[in-house]
Amino acid sequence: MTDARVAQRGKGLLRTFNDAKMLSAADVHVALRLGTLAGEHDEPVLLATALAVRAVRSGSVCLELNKIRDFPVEEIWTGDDADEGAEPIDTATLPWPDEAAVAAGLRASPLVLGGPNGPLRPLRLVESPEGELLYLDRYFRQEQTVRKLLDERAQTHPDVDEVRLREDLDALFRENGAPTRAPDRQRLAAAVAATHCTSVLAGGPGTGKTHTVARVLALLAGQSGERLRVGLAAPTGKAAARLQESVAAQTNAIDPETKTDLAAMTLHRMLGWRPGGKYRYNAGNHLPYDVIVVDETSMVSLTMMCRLLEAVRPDTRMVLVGDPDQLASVDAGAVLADLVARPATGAENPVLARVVGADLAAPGNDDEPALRGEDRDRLRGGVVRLSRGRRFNATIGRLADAVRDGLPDEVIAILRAGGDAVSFVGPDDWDAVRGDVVATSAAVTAAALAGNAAAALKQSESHRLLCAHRGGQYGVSWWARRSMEWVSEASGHALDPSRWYPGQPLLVTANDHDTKIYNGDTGVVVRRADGELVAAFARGDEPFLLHPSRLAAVQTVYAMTIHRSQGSQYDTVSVVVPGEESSLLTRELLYTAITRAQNHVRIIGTEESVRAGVSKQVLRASGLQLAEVRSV
Ligand SMILES: Nc1ncnc2c1ncn2[C@@H]1O[C@H](COP(=O)(O)OP(=O)(O)OP(=O)(O)O)[C@@H](O)[C@H]1O
Repeated sequence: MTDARVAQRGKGLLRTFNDAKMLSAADVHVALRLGTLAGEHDEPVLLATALAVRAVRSGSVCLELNKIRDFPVEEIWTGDDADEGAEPIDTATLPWPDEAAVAAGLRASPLVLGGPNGPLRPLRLVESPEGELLYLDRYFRQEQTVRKLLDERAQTHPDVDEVRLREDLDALFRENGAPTRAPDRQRLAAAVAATHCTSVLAGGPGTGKTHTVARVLALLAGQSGERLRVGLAAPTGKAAARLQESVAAQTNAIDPETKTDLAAMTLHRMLGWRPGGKYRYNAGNHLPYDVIVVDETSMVSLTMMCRLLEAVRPDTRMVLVGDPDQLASVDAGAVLADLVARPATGAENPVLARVVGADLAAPGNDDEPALRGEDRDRLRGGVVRLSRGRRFNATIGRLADAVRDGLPDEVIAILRAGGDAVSFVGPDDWDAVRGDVVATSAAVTAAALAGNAAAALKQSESHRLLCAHRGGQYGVSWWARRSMEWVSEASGHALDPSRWYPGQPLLVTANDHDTKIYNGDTGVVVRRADGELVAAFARGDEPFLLHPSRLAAVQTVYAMTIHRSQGSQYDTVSVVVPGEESSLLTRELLYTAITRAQNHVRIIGTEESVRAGVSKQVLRASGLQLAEVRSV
């Protein structure tokens, strides 16, 4: 039988890279088709074209020609990735062409320059201080649009009533009956959001981003005098539902009279997605909001950010919220990380010195360090990074910081020191994780049998087993099976996930806007007093209950991928660290996994793997973080 993933027409280099699964059949077909249309037959150029297509699939916006061999790829396996015997493929052994020859070929190629066969010019070769970048034309144009619109929005600052702003900041940021001690980065962030058309509120989990957003809305409502139309959006339905709940609760707590209309939805919904990929709101028909807050912006792709910026009125405030150190969007782009890394070009808004001068100048204290030069630089670009963790344990915070900053020795020292918040066990040392899996399942099941949905949901958040991979021996499938065996052995009942049972942990895998249950939502099957089984999901104060058969796409979840866990936190988290050869094992992956834990994080793996992960950063190529790029 023909393997559908092998390109039948490819020869030479393209075929070799396709056989090694570095390129998919689709990557090869696109490159060959473009080559035929443009009259380009040079193998290294066609390989670079296919790799540029592949780069987008792997999350990069472009291909960095001087790093063509260190191409960041997602997992590629020797077999089906669900096979336990599958191994990641080593791409270093492939016959990579000389980088200079590729660049020279591209500079003369009709694919880049346009050719006699018509106006087709599908590739852009771009010069940057970091070397040459190869773009698919569409992504180059999107990146240029994002850059242009952000720069235009940064040209002017909105008018503000400074006296009112100062008073409101004093009233909203208080501790023990007085304004909080400077420096308070939350106050600073709120002031930046109130005084800039676009602002970025960056910070890890529990650093008070939502707390600050609610206060930003109160400040803007105070400035406006009229009822404020606020659009709350997130890339996923789950994140949007959570944002609405937490912002509404916080806004209400600050001032139930605050004049704001809150509407939370996915970005797709906000933009009015229509079948066929058209959007109701666009450059010619702007969104009606006075303020737009985007949460979990780290998961927003370049394409979506481009659509959003085109659809936003120039005078609408935009507050982009998220954690730039987490795993980025599945689609191409890492816009939030780029905006935080990007050198600011404008001048600091002088209003800031007048309203939050104390925060800018104050020396550091035990809770918050003083502002450094790089913080001041970011301020000029409307970016504030919150650093004071309010939710999780300080040791977990130190561990996450050491991972984020790429300090393997410090990470290992914290892990080896152990303590209440951190444990580090070998890949075959399963006693502790088994204990947590069994205890969590027993507690969830007891609450589910008693019909207590709220308790069952709370218990289900007491421990979560996270893996990098879906397949292979470090993957979700393997650990889920093992967990079910442990639970069955401990309870004396064989679990049968093909039927609903009380205490069954659920993971929703598709959005359902009618029931308001979204992809990534987790729930539990609970037995009601009348004996009927219902699926329970956490929604505000009261769990949301529905018959499990109404769930269109759902799985039993005893282990989940780290990607899936984004946006959620658990009391204890066990992280299965894959072998050091895994291409998924990166700093961002470990940081995301560790920051899911509030009280205890257990790392299951070897020292070599942890060191390898901390040392490897996801390099998503993009020109947005650079001050300037120039098309050849
Ligand atoms: N300045 C503050 N004073 C007192 N409590 C605070 C302050 N800032 C945040 N908190 C509390 O800390 C917790 C975490 O805050 P918040 O939910 O705003 O963080 P977050 O950064 O939005 O987290 P996540 O990324 O997980 O959504 C909340 O219980 C919040 O009420």
